[in-house]
Order: sequence, then structure tokens, then C-alpha cells
Amino acid sequence: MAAIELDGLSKRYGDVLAVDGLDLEVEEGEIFGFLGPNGAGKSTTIDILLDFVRPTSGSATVLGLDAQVDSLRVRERIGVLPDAFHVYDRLTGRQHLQFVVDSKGLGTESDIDEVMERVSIAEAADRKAGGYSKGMRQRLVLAMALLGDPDLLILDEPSTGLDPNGARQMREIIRAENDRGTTVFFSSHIMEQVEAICDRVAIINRGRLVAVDSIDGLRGQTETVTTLAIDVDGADAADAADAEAIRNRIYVTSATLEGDRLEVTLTRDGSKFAVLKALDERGVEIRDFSIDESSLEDLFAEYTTEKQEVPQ
Ligand SMILES: Nc1ncnc2c1ncn2[C@@H]1O[C@H](COP(=O)(O)OP(=O)(O)OP(=O)(O)O)[C@@H](O)[C@H]1O
Repeated sequence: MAAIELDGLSKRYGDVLAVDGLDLEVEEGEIFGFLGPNGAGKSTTIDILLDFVRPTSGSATVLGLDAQVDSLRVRERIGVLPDAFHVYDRLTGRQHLQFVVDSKGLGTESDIDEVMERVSIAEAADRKAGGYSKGMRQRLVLAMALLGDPDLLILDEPSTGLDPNGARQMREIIRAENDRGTTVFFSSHIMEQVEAICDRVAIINRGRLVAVDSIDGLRGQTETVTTLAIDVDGADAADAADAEAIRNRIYVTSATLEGDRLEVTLTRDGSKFAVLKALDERGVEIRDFSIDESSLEDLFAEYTTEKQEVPQ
């Protein structure tokens, strides 16, 4: 059974089609990244999953339950870290969690200590949340989401505002929860974060799904996959700049020279060796070179910006 299934999901706000016919399946046990530029429709989709917003057409199923018809039962089985959350300054961390136990019937009192351990705020359990740092607040809200061991975690931008250590800890917590069998669906603008932990990602743009795959799979589908940065001898720069020999090679998408550094981008079928050989044949002295596989950030740009002409 899919943890999340969207079927022709659309949401219109007046003239704006915020979500436009989304079809998507998130498998149980996955860590799934939900990406898209500002205004792409991520929060609207998540709000539909949580039944904060009703779709204009199509359906959303969460853990086999209709997100609208069975929203209460869905709520019992998922944990949510909302985009804009706030904590109650005058309540301690423990009181926040006690509130969840009392009001929502999720978890037990003995779970409170355990869950605070899991997100590393046990030491601050009895301090007022008003004195928590931003990262601690975020972990407290995550702890609230984890109470009752949900089958699915829906996290809207979980790393926003966290320093690199905080972001790493968030990653470790997400992985640990996933190891316990929890499916994780999260939206993020922080590509390294997504690249580091996601099994698969979906990219949406203007409300439509433009890609869904593993990150390696996405690499395989895009045109430019490798950048070769070659340091050449300054005296040879003119020869390198006369990059006809490079540019005319098939599978080379661009070749630019800045100072002593020649940057050549290749499609997935391109041969790095052929580029180096072509330079060598022209007598260009190669001092050093490095190879960069395209990052998720590059892939994201490729899927969500209008295609640029490759300079020739
Ligand atoms: N309540 C609303 N009323 C009118 N338009 C809305 C409403 N909520 C969202 N929209 C519009 O729907 C589109 C999608 O917005 P949404 O918040 O889902 O995007 P997002 O991908 O979450 O963006 P961000 O990354 O900036 O949070 C935007 O054009 C937005 O202006």
C-alpha cells in the first residue's frame, strides 16, 4: 500500500491553479523529498493531505485513507511538522508534550521522556520554551509530531533556520525515525539536505509534477550531468579558448574559459577522456582537473527554470 497517493489532484484559488493535476505515489518506508520553487504548490499539497484545504478536483489518500473523508483517522496515524509553527513561551517543553498526550490522546506520559531523548532536548525538558533557541523549538515541535509513533511523518521545511549542526541532527533524527519504519515525506529548499537523505524526490513547478525519481535517476534523465574543470597553463589559454575542438565534440554542452580555467559541461554520454585528449592534441598543458557530477541543485534548476540556450 502506498503511504501517500495523489490522483489528478488540483486546487484552484480564483485565477491561480496552485496544484494542477498531480499524480504521485509515495511508498511505505521511503524518505521522500517534495521539492519546488516558491509558489510551486508544495504547501497547498501538504495542506490537502492534512485536510486544511479541500481540493478542487482529484483525490489524496494517506495510509490508504481518504485525506478528506477520513481526516480524523489520518491525523491519528501521522506526525506533522508544519511550516509556520509556534511554541507557547510560558510552557515548558514537557508541558507541550503533555498537552499532546492529554488533548490528542497520542502516546503516553512515559513516551514523553523517550521522545525528548530522541530529539536531544531532554536536558531542557523543564525549561520554558520561550527560552529555547530556534533549533530547540523546531526539535520540540518535531517531538510533538513523533509522539504516538506515527506511521508517516509530514515535515514542511524541517531544516529552515537551523545551523549546520542543527540541520545534521535533523537529518539524523529523520533517518533514525525511518529506520524505525516511519515513512517520511518532507518539503525542503535545502538541496544538500534532500540529497543526503532522500530515497526519491518529486519536483513540482507551477503546480505540476515535472520529475519524480531517485537522485541518480534524475541525473540520468537530465542533459548536463558532468562538469570538467581543467586548469591549463596560462600560455596555452588562447589555444584552450579556441575551444572549437572541444565544443564540436558530441556530448559537450558548453566550454568556457575564465583565466586559466576551462570549464566543459558534458551530457551523460560524454567522454571526459576525449575532452582531455583533444586538449592534449592541441598541445595545451593540463595542470590539473576536477570532475563535478551535477548536484541536486543543478538538477532542480534544470527542471524548474526555462531552458537556456547553450553558448556555442
Ligand atoms: N489561500 C490562498 N489564496 C490564494 N492563493 C493561494 C492561497 N494559498 C496559496 N495560494 C497560491 O497558490 C500558489 C502555490 O502556493 P504554495 O504556498 O502551495 O506554494 P509553495 O510551493 O508551498 O511555496 P513556498 O516554497 O514559497 O512555500 C501560489 O501562487 C500562491 O500564491
